[in-house]
Amino acid sequence: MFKPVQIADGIYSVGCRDWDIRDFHGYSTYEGTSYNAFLILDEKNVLVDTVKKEFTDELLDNISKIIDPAKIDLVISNHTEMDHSGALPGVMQRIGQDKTVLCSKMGLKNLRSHFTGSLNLKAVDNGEELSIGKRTLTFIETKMLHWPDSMFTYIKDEGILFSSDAFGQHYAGDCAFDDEIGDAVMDHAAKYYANILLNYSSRVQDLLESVKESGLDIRMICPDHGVIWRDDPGKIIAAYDRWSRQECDKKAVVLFDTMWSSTAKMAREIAKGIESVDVKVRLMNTRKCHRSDIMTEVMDATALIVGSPTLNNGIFPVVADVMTYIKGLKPKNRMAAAFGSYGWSGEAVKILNQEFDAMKMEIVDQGFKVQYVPKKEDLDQCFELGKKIGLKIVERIENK
Ligand SMILES: Cc1cc2nc3c(=O)[nH]c(=O)nc-3n(C[C@H](O)[C@H](O)[C@H](O)COP(=O)(O)O)c2cc1C
Repeated sequence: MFKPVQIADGIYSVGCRDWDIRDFHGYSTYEGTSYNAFLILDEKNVLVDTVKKEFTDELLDNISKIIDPAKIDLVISNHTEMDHSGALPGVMQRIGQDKTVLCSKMGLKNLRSHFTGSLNLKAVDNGEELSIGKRTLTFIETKMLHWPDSMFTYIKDEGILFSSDAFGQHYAGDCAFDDEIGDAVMDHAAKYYANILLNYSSRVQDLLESVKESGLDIRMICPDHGVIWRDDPGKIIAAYDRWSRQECDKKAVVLFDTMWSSTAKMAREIAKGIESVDVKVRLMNTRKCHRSDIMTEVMDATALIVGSPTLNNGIFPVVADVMTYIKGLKPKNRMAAAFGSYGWSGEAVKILNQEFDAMKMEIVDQGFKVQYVPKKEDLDQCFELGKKIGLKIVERIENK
């Protein structure tokens, strides 16, 4: 779609779809993404956020289908990250360099760090209100959701929340609204939460709590990526509440990599053992599954079981990549165990245990290593290890 979409009386979604992007700072966007920006027509015309620099002309073109961009009086930057601010200098050139760009206090600092020169920046306070005619905008600081500069802009008259990166999804399909895309949106939203926000879960909890306390009436949520929540904004708020509590399912993720299939054989038997006690299992080869898909599965898994052959006294590089990624996203309260095949020195299991310690995971077994190719009795032991882990998961879930 290369046209603006009216989302409410006098309010338009004017952003752009990026059909081509497949790697979004390490996140796999199989279907591309969108950079949403919103135009509010009132006594003062306001643009909320911009897009990635390469899409500047497309954004201006979309705006021109509604009003002359020079008639925009004010721009709000809810978030400094380049996919929402990259077009700012070009947009301001077109609409007028003297026009004000409103942002949070940290936004002011961060926008200055990104763009030297002529942006006319003005910081707003948390909770500050601004009348733009028949509407009043309220600015809500949302520090570290997910950058220090992040904020929301809220129109109380219509209950519309411009939520920046929160509640977003990397989606670039034909649908503009939650009711058009249907349930598939929740998979996109879960992947987005797991990969962008999981590490800020305690802040999400605080934010949801303060929204509840203040009685904010939210009838529509407009994130900067993906579809707009107009049918059931409560659904994504409830999901954020669930995900940010880091409550897990009766489920384990078994990750592994392998050079000559020995660790793969062990992984399969461990997975069978886990499944034998009716625990859901995801068996994921780190060279075949993208780290962001692995992370999505880890988000609601009680246990993370990781296998690596020993390579040059270390763990396999792709396993290290995924472990580093998972560590940064700080999944909490997880069980863990390591396994792997080795030839002579066999350091991989020990290194993986150190990683689990650093992630504050509960190591439920010291791990199992097998020299070269696993024999029948080794594989039986792997099955038993899986079963033991599965039973521990059942116990934890049932004692909740
Ligand atoms: C390039 C290379 C380096 C290796 N380095 C080590 C090592 O430092 N220590 C060790 O115990 N085994 C080492 N091995 C042996 C493997 O760990 C062993 O072959 C293991 O069975 C491979 O498991 P896989 O079939 O799951 O890949 C190395 C193997 C290769 C191919």
